[in-house]
Amino acid sequence: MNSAPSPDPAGTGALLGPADVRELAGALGVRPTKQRGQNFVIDANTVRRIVRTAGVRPDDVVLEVGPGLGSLTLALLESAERVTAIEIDDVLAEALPATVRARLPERADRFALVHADALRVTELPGPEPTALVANLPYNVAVPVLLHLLAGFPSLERTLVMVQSEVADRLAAAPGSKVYGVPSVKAAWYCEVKRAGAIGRNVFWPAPNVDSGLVSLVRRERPVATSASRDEVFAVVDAAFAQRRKTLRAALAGWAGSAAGAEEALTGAGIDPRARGEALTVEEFAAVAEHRPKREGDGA
Ligand SMILES: C[S@@+](CC[C@H](N)C(=O)[O-])C[C@H]1O[C@@H](n2cnc3c(N)ncnc32)[C@H](O)[C@@H]1O
Repeated sequence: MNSAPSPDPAGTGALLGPADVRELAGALGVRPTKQRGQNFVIDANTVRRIVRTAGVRPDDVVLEVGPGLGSLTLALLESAERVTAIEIDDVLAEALPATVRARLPERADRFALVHADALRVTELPGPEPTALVANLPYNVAVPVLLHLLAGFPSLERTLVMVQSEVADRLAAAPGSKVYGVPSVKAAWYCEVKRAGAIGRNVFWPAPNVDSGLVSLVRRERPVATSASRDEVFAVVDAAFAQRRKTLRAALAGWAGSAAGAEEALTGAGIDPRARGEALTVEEFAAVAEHRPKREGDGA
């Protein structure tokens, strides 16, 4: 019997296991920071599960945010046509193309790295992305998600890993305690649902909270309204800035007066005594349409 040690004792193939992550981080001198939400996945089964849950197809052009050391990137590259990843960290951004070339050389020409803050990215190299799959940096997860959904309408399917509590908020339905600005804004673009839970022990370093997967599928038909997205989002922001108040009171500043807010709400068929947490995105759009005209508004 040949007793030579297996070149892949953990059975992860090209993917990164716990020892690979620590070794790569050590070689690069990476010390994960909370400020940048750096918790790296060390479990190949978890990244395989994320790719499977995202429904990544061989013709997908996948956008990833925060590839870090490449745990998820490598699994995405094994399944997709192309992967474009946006990384803010200088050391990680510089190292990742070499990691991809070393571990998955036959797919390396399908990978592009954009060294930037995802919140500032408005253009990407190569073909339009069809899917967003990411273990998002937790401190900027919602703004990054909304920025990319707005900026890249070609993104049909999204699967993101976020803090469990943020996952609940994104996928919340009207009437739920955690329904709020992220829920309504995400619903403007997509059908949103929770797609599973992820424990802390699959990360290095382990975070203090559990994580959750959220699936967002672009709406077939956008919300039917004559109001613009920004007009609708202005009502949403105002309604939840004072979420304990009735909409009549909470929207007074937005409408110019409480009477104006009442006019907009009744015009939209909404009880002025209701609270923002009761309204669907379509109802917020109807309120935006009925905002009373004010001096200074365009003709
Ligand atoms: C939770 S880690 C995920 C790392 C890797 N995808 C994984 O699953 O192991 C978040 C990553 O996002 C990066 N990051 C943080 N803020 C960012 C931003 N504004 N734009 C792009 N990348 C960011 C961090 O440097 C880090 O690599």
